[in-house]
Amino acid sequence: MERVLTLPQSPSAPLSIRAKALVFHDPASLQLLAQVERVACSDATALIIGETGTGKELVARHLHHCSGRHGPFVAVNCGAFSESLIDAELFGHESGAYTGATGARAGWFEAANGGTLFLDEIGDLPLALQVKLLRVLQERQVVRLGSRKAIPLDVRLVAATNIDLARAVEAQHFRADLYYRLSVATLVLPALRQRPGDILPLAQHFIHQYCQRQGRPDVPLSPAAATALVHYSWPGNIRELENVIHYALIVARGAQVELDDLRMSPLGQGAGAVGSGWIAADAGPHDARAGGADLATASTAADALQRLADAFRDLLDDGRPALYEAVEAALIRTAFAHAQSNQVQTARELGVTRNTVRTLLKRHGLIPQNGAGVVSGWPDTGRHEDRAAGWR
Ligand SMILES: Nc1ncnc2c1ncn2[C@@H]1O[C@H](COP(=O)(O)OP(=O)(O)OP(=O)(O)O)[C@@H](O)[C@H]1O
Repeated sequence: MERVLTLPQSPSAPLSIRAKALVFHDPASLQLLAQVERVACSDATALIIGETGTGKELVARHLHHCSGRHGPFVAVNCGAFSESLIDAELFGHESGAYTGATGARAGWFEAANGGTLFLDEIGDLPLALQVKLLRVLQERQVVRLGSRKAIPLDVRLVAATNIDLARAVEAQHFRADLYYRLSVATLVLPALRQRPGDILPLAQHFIHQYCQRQGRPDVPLSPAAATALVHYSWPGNIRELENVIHYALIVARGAQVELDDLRMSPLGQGAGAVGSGWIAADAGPHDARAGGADLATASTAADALQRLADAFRDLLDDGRPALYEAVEAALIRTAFAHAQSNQVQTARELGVTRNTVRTLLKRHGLIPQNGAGVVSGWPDTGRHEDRAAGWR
């Protein structure tokens, strides 16, 4: 069974998030969908766990839609703001509450009243604010900064994370009481490689979406391209698949998307992969070594680096285009995964600034291009853009 659900449009939503459809085909996704719909009927706080790009926000949006709550869906990325800023943004402030607070402003909780507040990257919420959040959830009221007046709330909270929150609790980075409160209903979103039945329907969905945008008929996938998509392991999940399809449609010259048009990272070429994109598009005799670089049998880091250098030299000898970009993609993916999707840690490990990390993550489809931190449900005051700058 396949389910394609079109989520309701919000008139105030930025163009890029209008008319989002959820594509579910694999049994693992359908099972999750049934669970989401059951959870939606209660008013329990929900915690969505999943790797980056697996669709946590879309699932949260679907949960809101199924809940029948009439208020707005307000989505916020907790990693995008400094501690002082997120305090005022979450809970609101009165005029003069802090230097620069010239007027009174409602926070996200108030904005989501009657609806759902989606807090993405909840693991990034500073400890002091975790205490405040817990209090708001327990008392169902919020007090703006600089005020004593409690404002009653009817907000359903949905949080999401791509880190192991239980481990964060053990490491005392996350409060245990808040963790238990949030995880009343836990929804685990499988990685794309764990739901292979979704890959081709999603690819076709994105082909349709992009072709429609360009006003041209859908371009089918060649059998070789379809096989490559299914065999790739998608470390960047659905966001990466979307970017691969988008790029393929830009470069495709023929009547269908060919294997050559797919550009995937060497990191996703797992065992059994048929190979694609810049690595194996026109595989020559030495390409298997070049693509795989046989790092698994390297005994030391220096040995592994030497084998990589040899592989790259072979590719350069071939005049392979976009080699630098592929290396850059592999580097940022590896470091980002190693740092458990934490940008500050990734920057530290690579020895570059956080801004550079953010630029690379966007370029290689590991975080959204527009970087919007707040999406639908927010009055269209232009503040989406304010927050976009801080996307984590
Ligand atoms: N089931 C789906 N059907 C169609 N599109 C999807 C589906 N799941 C995700 N997408 C698309 O994939 C992209 C990533 O999804 P989303 O932003 O919800 O992921 P996420 O897990 O919240 O990412 P992050 O961890 O970076 O916050 C979006 O463009 C979204 O529209």
